[in-house]
Amino acid sequence: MDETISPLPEVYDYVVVGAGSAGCPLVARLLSEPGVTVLLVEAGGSNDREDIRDFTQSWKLTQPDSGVDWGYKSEPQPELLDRAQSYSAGKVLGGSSSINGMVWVRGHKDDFDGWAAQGCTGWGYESVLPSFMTLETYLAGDPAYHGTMGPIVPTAEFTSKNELSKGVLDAVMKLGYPLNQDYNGASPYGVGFTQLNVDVETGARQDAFTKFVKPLLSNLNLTIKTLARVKRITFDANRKVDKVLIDVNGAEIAVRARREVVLCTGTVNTPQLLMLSGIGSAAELAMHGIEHVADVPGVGQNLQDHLISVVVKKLRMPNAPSHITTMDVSIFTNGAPGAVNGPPRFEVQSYYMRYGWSDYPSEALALGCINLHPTSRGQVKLRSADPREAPIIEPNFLGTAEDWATQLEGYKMIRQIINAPELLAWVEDAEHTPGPTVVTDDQLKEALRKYSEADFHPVGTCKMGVGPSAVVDPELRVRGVTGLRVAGAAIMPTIVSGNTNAASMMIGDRCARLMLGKG
Ligand SMILES: Cc1cc2nc3c(=O)[nH]c(=O)nc-3n(C[C@H](O)[C@H](O)[C@H](O)COP(=O)(O)OP(=O)(O)OC[C@H]3O[C@@H](n4cnc5c(N)ncnc54)[C@H](O)[C@@H]3O)c2cc1C
Repeated sequence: MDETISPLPEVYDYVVVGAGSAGCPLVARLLSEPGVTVLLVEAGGSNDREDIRDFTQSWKLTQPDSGVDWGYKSEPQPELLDRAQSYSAGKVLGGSSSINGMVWVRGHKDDFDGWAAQGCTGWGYESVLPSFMTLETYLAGDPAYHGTMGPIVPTAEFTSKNELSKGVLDAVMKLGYPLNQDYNGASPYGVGFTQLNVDVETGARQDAFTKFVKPLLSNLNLTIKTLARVKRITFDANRKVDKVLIDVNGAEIAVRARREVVLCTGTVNTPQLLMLSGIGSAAELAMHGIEHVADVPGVGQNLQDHLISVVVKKLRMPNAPSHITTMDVSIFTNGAPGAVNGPPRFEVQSYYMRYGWSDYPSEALALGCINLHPTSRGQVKLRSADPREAPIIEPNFLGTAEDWATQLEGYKMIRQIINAPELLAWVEDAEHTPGPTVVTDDQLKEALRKYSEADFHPVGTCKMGVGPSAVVDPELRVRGVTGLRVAGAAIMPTIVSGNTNAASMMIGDRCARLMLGKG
């Protein structure tokens, strides 16, 4: 891997920008084609660090001085007491998969069928399932849904082995939620131990770089350039990609792709890079003095994200030191335990909190509820034409009455669960957060404003589709230009029913299949 400013060969078959969740499986599949040359460009550096490998240290990686996080903040959120939200994203080989919580969730079949119904032909569940299956090896599940040869080997081994998580699971089942031993199988509904993409033998994180690209480092057709930030793509008179301009320590390097360039640069950076390259709303680009190459007004629009709201109770006694996970138990539900129509509306995660943070106590149990399908839409806009300046991030959390109602419904549901007599062997009688004096809907809404946070699942700013608001077509080609595609969370037209890493990896794999004509 080249971390210097030594000259690079100028031309490759493919230039892939961003070595994250989507970029890495994409590169691995492109290289399976004999003779194909690939340059992978990454703004961050090596992910060979103890705090990245050891999954119990993942909380450190989003700290301001971690050196592996873009460290973005949203604009103050009016519905959340003007609190700006952390918009962490990995700036390191492996991208956000190197700093994330490693919860392995695909989503619901209907999420993808919904994409297809919106005109994204080739993205229904039947079409994306082969990519999900190639990503992973999961022998404990139904082979109709799981692969047996893929590099990601998810496991519930760590989450199922401690008394607290077993206690929470039992209590939730007694409340009527059915046991689901594999929420990534036929249906996500019910309660189960959380699957983590963590190596069962070593406890090592299974990030996208380590699992998909590292095994290919001896392949002479692969060149990796780290600590190299793409600042702009240029186009020729026919609006075909010409050069990829890369900033390496202040020096500019230009490279070219004989075939295509793919941006796998995440939900915040991809629209920024497109706009800096002249692709976006012509009016917005003009405001920043950027000449437009293609007027694609959808760039940066359609931002969707999950908001998580927590309730907390102190544990009756300190928990066993052997308890090393936080996100132990996951519930996918429509609210009522038995209702299982369509994609689930809520995901509930249980957290064991050994140490307190913010206003929360140590040795506590927290339940967090996510409205899986928010209707609010936000945006990412340019702050300036300087690539080094962070873009403006406006998630617009709780921007619709419907989202308020759903978040409130979910909050009441997790409050019922944490206060259920079935859990009283584990937790104290009195609720810590939001607390027993919070009773009315108005009080609960105040608590939601205070105790809700962005859950690091931004998607949708380079929406795939067929209408005028789409940024890429169903083959992930950027509208209005040729030779350029986008892959990753940014292309999701609507957010999936779960955490977004597995679906981002699937998009990377599927993009490469489409590029190679093997879709
Ligand atoms: C703190 C945190 C916790 C999370 N927890 C979970 C979880 O437990 N489970 C889950 O499923 N999902 C989780 N997610 C979400 C999930 O990790 C992301 O949705 C997913 O990784 C997005 O993949 P991506 O390929 O779109 O982008 P990324 O993986 O972020 O990759 C983008 C890459 O592009 C690089 N890049 C950006 N701009 C440039 C440029 N101009 N030039 C060169 N390189 C560039 C970045 O440095 C990065 O490496 C979490 C995310 C975060 C941040």
